[in-house]
Amino acid sequence: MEKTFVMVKPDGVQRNLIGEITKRFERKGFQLVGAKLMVVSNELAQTHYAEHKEKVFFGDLVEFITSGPVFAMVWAGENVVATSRSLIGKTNPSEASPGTIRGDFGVIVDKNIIHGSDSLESAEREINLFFKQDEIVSYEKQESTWIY
Ligand SMILES: Nc1ncnc2c1ncn2[C@@H]1O[C@H](COP(=O)(O)OP(=O)(O)OP(=O)(O)O)[C@@H](O)[C@H]1O
Repeated sequence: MEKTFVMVKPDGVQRNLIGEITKRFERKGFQLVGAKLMVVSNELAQTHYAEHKEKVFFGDLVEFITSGPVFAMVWAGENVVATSRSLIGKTNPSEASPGTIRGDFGVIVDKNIIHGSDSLESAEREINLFFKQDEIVSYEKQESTWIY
């Protein structure tokens, strides 16, 4: 089953949005297979955001993501990578549609509440960066009995 990495950023945790966000993914029909509250180290932040190393906002981005606890999750389901990005909405909350997480709860781009992997390759890379293999559960034996 396809998996993706989703993270409630420090602003989302501080604003008590963990329940609201997990509810939206559950209601959609995706399965939570890994989750933890954690503080991102400077090293992990630099690795996670390596593609933005040359950007002017890189320093602020690393400082922000390490500034407080994040809620890291792995969600599983059909087409979960692309559909999660739809649930999350555009990067800049001012452009994100109402009904999306960023559209409903965000205002500015540097505090946009949540991260979701943007491709299958990023999802695999990010899951492995944030989670050990034994922190992800498998529901494979039960899958045939699931109701969608
Ligand atoms: N112009 C900007 N100024 C400040 N921060 C920015 C800017 N553009 C992007 N960011 C921050 O960098 C993050 C990564 O940017 P990216 O273009 O990868 O967007 P994204 O894939 O939608 O976001 P994320 O990777 O957090 O899910 C954004 O979520 C945002 O927090």
